[in-house]
Amino acid sequence: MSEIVDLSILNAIYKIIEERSREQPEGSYVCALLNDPKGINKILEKVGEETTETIIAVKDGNKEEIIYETSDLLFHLLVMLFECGVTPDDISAELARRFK
Ligand SMILES: N=c1c2ncn([C@@H]3O[C@H](COP(=O)(O)OP(=O)(O)OP(=O)(O)O)[C@@H](O)[C@H]3O)c2ncn1[C@@H]1O[C@H](COP(=O)(O)O)[C@@H](O)[C@H]1O
Repeated sequence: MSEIVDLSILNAIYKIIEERSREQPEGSYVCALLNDPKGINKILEKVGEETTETIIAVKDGNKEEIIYETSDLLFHLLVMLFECGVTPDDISAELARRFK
């Protein structure tokens, strides 16, 4: 089933998120999110913002904007999942379980 649900780029970004969390390099946007004093609420705010921006792009019928905003949303969802200890493989397994 893994050849059908290809999440390889999401896995690669998730691994970078893990690495940033471990190594804490200066200027990292991921670290800025993970270290924000608002904690998980900062990440959830971003997920909410990017969801809204994606919805607006879809309502506007702008394909380029849909791709751009959905990418922002998926990235912030990955940071959220990392904070929750959920991996892309967990999501992949659930999607594969539902696959008919
Ligand atoms: N895929 C992404 C990615 N997508 C979007 N973004 C950032 O997400 C933010 C989008 O939010 P906004 O448009 O609201 O921009 P903003 O005003 O800067 O954000 P706020 O100040 O409001 O929080 C921008 O700063 C983008 O740069 C990303 N930042 C990082 N990545 C990946 O994460 C990796 C690690 O990034 P660093 O931690 O920065 O090294 C990178 O190599 C990329 O692969």
